[in-house]
Amino acid sequence: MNPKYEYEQKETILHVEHLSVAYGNKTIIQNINLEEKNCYRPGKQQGQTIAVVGRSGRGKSTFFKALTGLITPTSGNILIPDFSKEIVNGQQPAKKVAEGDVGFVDQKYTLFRHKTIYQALMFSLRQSPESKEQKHDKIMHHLQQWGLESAKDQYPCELSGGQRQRTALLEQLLSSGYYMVLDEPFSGLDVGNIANVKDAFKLINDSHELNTVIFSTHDIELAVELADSLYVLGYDKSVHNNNVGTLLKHFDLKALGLAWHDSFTSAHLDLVKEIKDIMLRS
Ligand SMILES: Nc1ncnc2c1ncn2[C@@H]1O[C@H](COP(=O)(O)OP(=O)(O)OP(=O)(O)O)[C@@H](O)[C@H]1O
Repeated sequence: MNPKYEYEQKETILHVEHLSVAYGNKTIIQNINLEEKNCYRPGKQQGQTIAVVGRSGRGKSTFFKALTGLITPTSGNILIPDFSKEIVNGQQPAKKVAEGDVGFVDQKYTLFRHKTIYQALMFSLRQSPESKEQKHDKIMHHLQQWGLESAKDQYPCELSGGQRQRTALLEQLLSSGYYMVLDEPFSGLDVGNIANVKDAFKLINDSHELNTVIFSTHDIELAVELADSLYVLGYDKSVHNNNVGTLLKHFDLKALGLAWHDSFTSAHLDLVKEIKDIMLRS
C-alpha cells in the first residue's frame, strides 16, 4: 500500500450506544450506534474528519446537539474518554458527554457581540489551569497561525465573514478537549469562504491528534472530499413506519482507500452517487 494511505486505529474516541432522542412525545432519532477510534498515520499528527449527511429534517442537528451534551438522550449513551482517570488495562475509562466537554459551532458562527477576538479567546480558556501569560502566548500563537493577528482587538461587527468563521472555530478549538461538532459549516458560503473553512478544518486536525471534526452538510461531494468516515442519517422505511431518523449506512473512507486524496477519482464519484441513492430512498 502507498505509505501515504497507511494508518492504524487505536483507542475509542467516541462511542454512541442505542441513542434515541425525542422532543415531547415525538421521537426524532432512534437507535443510533457508532464507534470511532483514534487513527494514527505514520509520520503525521492528525485528527479525523467525520461527515454526517442526510435529507432535511432527518435529525442531523438533533443528533449533533446530543453529541455535544446540549440535549439529554431519551435513551442510550454518548461516551467519550475520561482523561481525568488513569488508564486501566490499556483503556482510558469512558464517561458520558456533558455540556461544555465538546466544541459546537452553529451555521451562523455565533460570536459574543461585546468581546474582541482576543477577549473571546481568553474567555474560551477560562477553565484552563494555565497561567495568564501561558494563555496569552497560546492565543497569540493561534491568532498568528490562523491569520487573525491583526484583527485581534476588533469586535464581531468589524470582522469579515471569513474572520468570523475562523474566530468561532478557534474559540471552540481552545475550549474543547475532544472532538468538535460543526452543524452545516459550509451552508450559504461563497467559494472563498468555503476554502477558508476547509483550511480551518486542516488547522484543527493538525493541531492535535484528538482534534476530530464532526460536521454535517448537504453538499455530498464536499463530504466525500473531506471525510475519512461518513454516516448517512435518514428514515429507514422498512423498520419504522413513522418518520424517525437513524443511521442507514457508514462508509469508512480510510478502509475504502478514499481518504486523504488530493483529488477526486472516479471511485469518489461512484461513492457520491451511492450516497445520493441511499438518501433519495430515505
Ligand atoms: N426543539 C424542537 N422541538 C420539537 N421538534 C423539533 C425541535 N427541533 C427540531 N425538531 C424537529 O425534529 C426534526 C429533525 O430536525 P433537525 O433540525 O434535527 O433535522 P436536520 O436533519 O438537521 O434538518 P436540516 O437539514 O433541515 O437542518 C424536524 O421534524 C424538526 O421539526
